[in-house]
Amino acid sequence: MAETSDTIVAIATAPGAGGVGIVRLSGPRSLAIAETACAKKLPPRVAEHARFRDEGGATLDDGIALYFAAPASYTGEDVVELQAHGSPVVLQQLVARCCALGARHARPGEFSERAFLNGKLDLTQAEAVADLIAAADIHAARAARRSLDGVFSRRVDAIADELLALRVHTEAAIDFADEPLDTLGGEALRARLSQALQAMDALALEAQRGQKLRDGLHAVIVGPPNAGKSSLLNALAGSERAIVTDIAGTTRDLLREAVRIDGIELMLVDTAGLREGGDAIEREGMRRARDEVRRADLAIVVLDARDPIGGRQAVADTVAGVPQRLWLHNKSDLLGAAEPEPEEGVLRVSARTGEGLDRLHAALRDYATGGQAGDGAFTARARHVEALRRAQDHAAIAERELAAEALDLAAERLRLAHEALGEITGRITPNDLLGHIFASFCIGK
Ligand SMILES: Nc1nc2c(c(=O)[nH]1)N(C=O)[C@@H](CNc1ccc(C(=O)N[C@@H](CCC(=O)O)C(=O)O)cc1)CN2
Ligand SMILES: Nc1nc2c(ncn2[C@@H]2O[C@H](COP(=O)(O)OP(=O)(O)OP(=O)(O)O)[C@@H](O)[C@H]2O)c(=O)[nH]1
Ligand SMILES: [Mg+2]
Repeated sequence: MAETSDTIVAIATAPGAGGVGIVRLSGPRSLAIAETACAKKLPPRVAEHARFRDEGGATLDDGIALYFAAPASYTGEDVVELQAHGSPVVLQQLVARCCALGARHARPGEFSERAFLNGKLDLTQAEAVADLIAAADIHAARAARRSLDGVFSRRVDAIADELLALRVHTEAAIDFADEPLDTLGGEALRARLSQALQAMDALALEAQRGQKLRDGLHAVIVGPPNAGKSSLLNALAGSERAIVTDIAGTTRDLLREAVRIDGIELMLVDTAGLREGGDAIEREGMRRARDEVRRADLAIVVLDARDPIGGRQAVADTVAGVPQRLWLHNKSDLLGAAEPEPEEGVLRVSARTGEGLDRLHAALRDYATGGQAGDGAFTARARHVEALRRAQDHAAIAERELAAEALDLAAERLRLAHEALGEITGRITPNDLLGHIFASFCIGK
């Protein structure tokens, strides 16, 4: 691969001015191009101070040139970095100079794509690179780092290896179709498959949490009009983002706000209060609110602490299908001192005085991290979760077919399950999938 591919170049550092900016080359002509631009020899893995020159010999900038000889580089190809002053103008001139010397502009993700194609990273790890770069908070970053270290990939590979062994065993049994399966180790086969299914269940659960860590929690604030939903959004956001009035039906449009709580980012959405009737605008607002709730990970249900029962009825149907619900009784400051504690699982808060907001923060943090941000969590994507689910479905059918001694059918199902797992780490990949994944990277990565 390294010998035949062309040489790509891109600015590897973030757009805009910076202290230092890096132009990175990868491919067989990298060294020749860089040595011409620097007008000096570049020994591998040594930071060489150099002047970067244009075709007339004039200095574009001075900086560090760093050569990584294939295969000991990020991409597995020859790589050279030109580390210049972080001026976008200088960096663009350096890129143009490299192109004049035979490189071409890299597509988004093309460096990481080459790392994948050269076996430096598997697909899950390459995706983790992009997820690490995009991580909004430390939990997401740590989890992406674990995926990049292969924590997720190794779990997938271990199950895939086991399915492969089961395929081999099953195929072998087919060749002895006259014998009953049990004399061919059928019981052990079934036991191993059932264990593999359990391992897939456990991994699917962790991958779902990992997807949440990557994508961030999507929490929608719902409740009857005037309960204080917009006030609560403002309190959590720390600024007066939403309009608050004492008129029921103030909020109509959805208002999205990325909010950071204890270092964790989550997406909060304020919605129109839910009630019967209302004018055409308000009804459209309620329709949008219900639509948004259907896509939410968490419904934060805000009720007026003085009338929680009535409010609860107004929203019960709407929030029933949400994976998780957090019930709040707001306006606690208006309750009399004799008011009994709310029932288990309800938080009493006041958006006005801030009472109870610390407990709300803690609860939101737990929802966002699945309660287990630390120990071993890794990031995953919807693509991974979906492939795992397909693998589980095929393996579950294989289990039934084995029990019925339908060996041919079981072998085919095991093959499909094995291939679905292979898609996750890219051992088995349709080509269009690759293009799709790497196109979402930033240029220069
Ligand atoms: N300057 C710079 N910093 C960077 C990167 C880069 O490309 N340039 N990276 C870009 O993402 C990340 C590091 N990625 C890298 C991965 C592998 C190798 C490398 O030289 N690998 C060799 C040697 C391994 C070793 O000795 O430990 C190899 O794989 O054989 C270098 C950088 C983060 N920091
Ligand atoms: N005393 C008290 N008043 C509050 C509290 N939270 C909100 N309010 C008041 O209740 C009224 C309604 O607040 P909003 O935040 O607009 O309520 P909402 O749920 O967004 O209402 P709609 O947008 O109409 O659905 C305003 O007058 C707020 O000042 C609270 O904790 N204590
Ligand atoms: Mg409102």
